[in-house]
Amino acid sequence: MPANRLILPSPAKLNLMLHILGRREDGYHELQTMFQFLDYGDEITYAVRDDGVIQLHTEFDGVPHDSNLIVKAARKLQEQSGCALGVDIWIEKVLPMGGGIGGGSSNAATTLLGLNHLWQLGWDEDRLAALGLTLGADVPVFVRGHAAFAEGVGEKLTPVDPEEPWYLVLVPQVSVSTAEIFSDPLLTRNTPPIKVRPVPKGNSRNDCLPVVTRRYPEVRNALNLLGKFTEAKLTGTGSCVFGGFPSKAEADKVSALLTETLTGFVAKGSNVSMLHRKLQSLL
Ligand SMILES: C[C@@](CO)(OP(=O)(O)O)[C@H](O)COP(=O)(O)OP(=O)(O)OC[C@H]1O[C@@H](n2ccc(N)nc2=O)[C@H](O)[C@@H]1O
Ligand SMILES: Nc1ncnc2c1ncn2[C@@H]1O[C@H](COP(=O)(O)OP(=O)(O)O)[C@@H](O)[C@H]1O
Repeated sequence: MPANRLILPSPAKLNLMLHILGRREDGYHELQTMFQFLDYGDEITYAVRDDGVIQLHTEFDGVPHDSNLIVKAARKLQEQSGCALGVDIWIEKVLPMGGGIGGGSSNAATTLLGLNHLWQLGWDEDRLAALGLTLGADVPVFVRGHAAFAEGVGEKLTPVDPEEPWYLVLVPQVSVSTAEIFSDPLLTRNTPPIKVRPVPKGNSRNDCLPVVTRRYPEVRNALNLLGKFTEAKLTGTGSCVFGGFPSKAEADKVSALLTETLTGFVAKGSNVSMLHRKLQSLL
């Protein structure tokens, strides 16, 4: 008997670097970025239903049911596979929205992989990643589940295995709109492509940083505070800021000092997503 209920993790990602190479005709930007996962994220519960209805039971502030990436992912998969089954969904949300740690994209990818399993569709990863890309530029890497150097708008992925430090992630209490940052006239859009493989060390810049810190003093403040202890970086278009540490104890020590005034969390960097580790254990 196949299971009809599944609980899956939906991890966060970090952009260890992010270069903007140019702008395409459709307005999207050509990037080079390095994705790594965190062993930290949301938890999503799925229960199959026979009547074809897709129902997310957890309410999100400011995101209507039908606009939620979880619901959009489930509906697209149902439509394109012709599946007659539906699903009830609940989520324990811990990832901040608009934080640059990819919560919405991760939720969409977890839903695609989870329903592929529960509805027994037998889609391969290529097909799920292609569907994922229609939901958001960051969805394919979460579908693949391996740390990656990404090009194009983030869909051309080459697996990589960077170090897996412990990270302290600070969460400034502002939500940054990705679209707003990418439409800022002051954004650097002409970084030359890195052509050497593997990507040489030292390419850790995030081209969004000057525009984000100009617009959001909260992010600037977080970078300054964390920068007193380690190299402090911006993930994606922010708002989250992160720094790596060799051990959990060291990350915890700095966290204890900084989270008196700022929200944050400590998590291990991971080159294999915890979603994929869980799915593997089910097989
Ligand atoms: C910048 C990155 C880096 O990982 O992360 P976040 O900070 O959002 O997490 C991503 O490329 C974001 O991916 P994602 O959040 O899926 O973006 P989408 O929903 O596809 O796009 C939101 C909007 O951002 C702009 N956009 C996004 C990606 C891109 N390569 N060029 C763009 O110009 C477009 O205006 C688009 O309408
Ligand atoms: N399941 C979801 N989780 C988070 N955000 C969602 C979800 N569905 C839709 N969204 C929308 O997507 C936006 C971007 O969310 P998110 O992916 O968490 O941030 P970011 O792209 O900055 O990492 C949110 O502000 C929200 O409006």
